[in-house]
Amino acid sequence: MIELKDLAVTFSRGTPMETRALQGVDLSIPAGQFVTVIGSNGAGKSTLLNALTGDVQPERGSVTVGGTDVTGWSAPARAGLIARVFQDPMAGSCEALSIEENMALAAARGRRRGLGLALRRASREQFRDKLKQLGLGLEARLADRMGLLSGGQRQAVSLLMATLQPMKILLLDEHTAALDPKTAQFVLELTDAIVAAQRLTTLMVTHSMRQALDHGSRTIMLHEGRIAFDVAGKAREGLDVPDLLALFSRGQGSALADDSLLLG
Ligand SMILES: Nc1ncnc2c1ncn2[C@@H]1O[C@H](COP(=O)(O)OP(=O)(O)OP(=O)(O)O)[C@@H](O)[C@H]1O
Repeated sequence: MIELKDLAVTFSRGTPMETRALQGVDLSIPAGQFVTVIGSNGAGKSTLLNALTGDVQPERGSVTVGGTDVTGWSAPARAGLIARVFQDPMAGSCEALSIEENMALAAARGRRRGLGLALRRASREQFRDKLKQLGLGLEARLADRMGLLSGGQRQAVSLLMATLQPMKILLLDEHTAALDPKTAQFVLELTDAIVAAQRLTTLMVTHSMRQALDHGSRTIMLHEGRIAFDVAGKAREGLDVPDLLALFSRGQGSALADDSLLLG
């Protein structure tokens, strides 16, 4: 489903600020696989997602989605294929618009269509049904401004919005990091349910090794723009955080110097 070949991204090339954010990443993700992505600050996680969405152009390598080479495609051209939920609950929706208007826009994503037409065509009932599944009572608040919702409610709606279209790839960029632990757990459970029901090919970036093991079926760790390890299936079952640390040290020849990955 997703095929990254020798993907390399360098920022500020030729300046003292030159950063090799991705240094030749090879990654093949079959359709429907849920991959969790961990790594220290600056490891290249967001850049990997940005290269997938087309927000960052690689200097080398290719991005293939569903057998089509999309490396040269712009971000808007890829919008119908890939949806993303960000860390900031404010980033995925427009606070001045109502819940219904936000959902209508999301349903029309990737198509050339105005909000009015999107609203007319979109089924209000469909939105209500989807919102009902959240169990937050939002189905009775379709006309409320998005800005009135709490961070957790907003993130739950962002997740629904990201998966309204029949697209197949979901990118989650630390989408629960700004939420309190209980709300984060709720949004993670919702994520698992949506990913399973829609059989989405998913990459979830997280700062928590525990979370990375508890969700999905494969975990990759990025370190300095490269894949430090990649575990799936039987080899991943029963792994705990110390096992991931051991995998990292074995591959890198040194221990991980980032407590945040353990504490998250
Ligand atoms: N637009 C940009 N311009 C210049 N440098 C950038 C840009 N985006 C990312 N970088 C640099 O590229 C490297 C990788 O950044 P990236 O955001 O992908 O890391 P990350 O693993 O997502 O980190 P974090 O966990 O802190 O979000 C970092 O050194 C970062 O400073």
